[in-house]
Amino acid sequence: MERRPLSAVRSVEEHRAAVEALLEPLARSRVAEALPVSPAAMAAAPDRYRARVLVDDLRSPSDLPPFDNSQMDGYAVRAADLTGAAPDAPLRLPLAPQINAGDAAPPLAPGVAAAVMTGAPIPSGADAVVPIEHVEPPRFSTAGAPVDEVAFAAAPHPEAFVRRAGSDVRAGDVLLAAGTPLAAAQYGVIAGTGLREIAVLRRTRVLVVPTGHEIREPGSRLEPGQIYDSNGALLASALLDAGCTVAVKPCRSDDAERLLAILTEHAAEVDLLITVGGVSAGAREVVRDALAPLGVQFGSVAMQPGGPQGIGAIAAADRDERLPVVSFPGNPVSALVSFELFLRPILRRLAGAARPERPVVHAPLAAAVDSPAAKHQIRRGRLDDDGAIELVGGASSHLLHSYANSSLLVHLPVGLERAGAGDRVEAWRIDD
Ligand SMILES: Nc1nc2c(c(=O)[nH]1)N[C@H]1C(S)=C(S)[C@@H](COP(=O)(O)OP(=O)(O)OC[C@H]3O[C@@H](n4cnc5c(N)ncnc54)[C@H](O)[C@@H]3O)O[C@H]1N2
Ligand code: MOO
Repeated sequence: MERRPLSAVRSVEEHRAAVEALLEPLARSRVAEALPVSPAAMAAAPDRYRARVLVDDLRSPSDLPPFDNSQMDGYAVRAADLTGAAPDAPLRLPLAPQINAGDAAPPLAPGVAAAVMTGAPIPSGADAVVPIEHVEPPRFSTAGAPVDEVAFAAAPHPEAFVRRAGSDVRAGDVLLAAGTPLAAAQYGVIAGTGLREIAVLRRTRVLVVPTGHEIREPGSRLEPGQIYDSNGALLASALLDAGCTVAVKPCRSDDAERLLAILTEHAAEVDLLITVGGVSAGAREVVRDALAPLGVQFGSVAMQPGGPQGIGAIAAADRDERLPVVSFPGNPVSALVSFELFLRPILRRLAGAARPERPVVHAPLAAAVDSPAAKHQIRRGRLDDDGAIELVGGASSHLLHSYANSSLLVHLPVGLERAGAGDRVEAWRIDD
């Protein structure tokens, strides 16, 4: 897609494509990280195990199951020894010593059966298991004494209730393909092969710099004109959810030098910088002031909220490659909507998510709404009891409480000036 510079107003699609192109090198680099696989390690650092994907095909070091074993509590036999057995003409076999799960199994002599428990090895020579319920006596001991002979009323099919070595996966075969998202079954089968460590994609490391002379840390005492920082928390949460690691280093100053000092300190450790605030038309716009001279472009995307945006890649201390930079506007709703549209799908794709995009619903509006025709407006909403979309709060980008009580982002595209009650519109579910 052709992309105009940000000095001209860009469409949402153009800007999204620009952000995608900016992060393309990250998609190609696929840096690996070793991840220990053990219940203790998982319990100690549960977050390390969420939203992980394999960097390469993982080959199984062993057969699964690792040896032929029984699927039932019963008797291991040679099927041929029981040819002709019938309810009115049962065949009796003497017993070899019982084989429990965890035992080694000695070979089975012809004409003999051996009690086997579920998961116990099938002795060589045996080719079928007859469940305990199908023999006489239907128990392993009677009156406290082990049974020493068993009657079979039918011949089993060869292979009945035998779980062969390698019937789930063979040593050397691909256990899980590169890119497989890891969850319960995947971690379980990896552990089952005996592997203790795997190579997963390193998470995208993101530095978030909320800016503004007025922002203060929650819990601190506010002086007149100051506010608590919402953007640090909302982007930290959104990025963790998108499978990233996050460092938040606020710049509580409108001084460009202070912002540049933060970048110098942290740029080497991250893959992406997100700044928030300081990009519009004010007298002191710290992000613009600091980053425009380094080549970051600032301008407008035809959307509301989230109009003012910045994008670029800067040379930074201790880095060989330029650091990608995405600059969001400071209003909290603008920042989070910008994240949803421009970064979340890309970051989730980088993290290997099977469904990187938000689920889409199409539903009628509960009431009419006006929208600026030149902009793609994104409103917050939820489904009412009739399945219609009701908007929550107004269009203004300071209404974070309304956002926090919504389950939909409602799209009113460019060209739409008014949508009537009952008109169907597209919305993204944000409550999954
Ligand atoms: N003359 C114009 N003024 C503005 C324009 C414009 O085109 N011409 N655009 C408006 C739009 S749209 C937006 S969006 C904002 C973007 O402004 P900035 O990115 O420069 O952001 P700030 O001015 O720093 O902050 C905006 C607003 O958000 C509050 N804020 C900032 N950071 C935080 C934070 N971490 N937590 C909570 N709230 C935060 C800040 O106090 C401001 O109220 O510009 C409009 N103005
Ligand atoms: O574009 Mo701003 O984000 O509307 O308030």
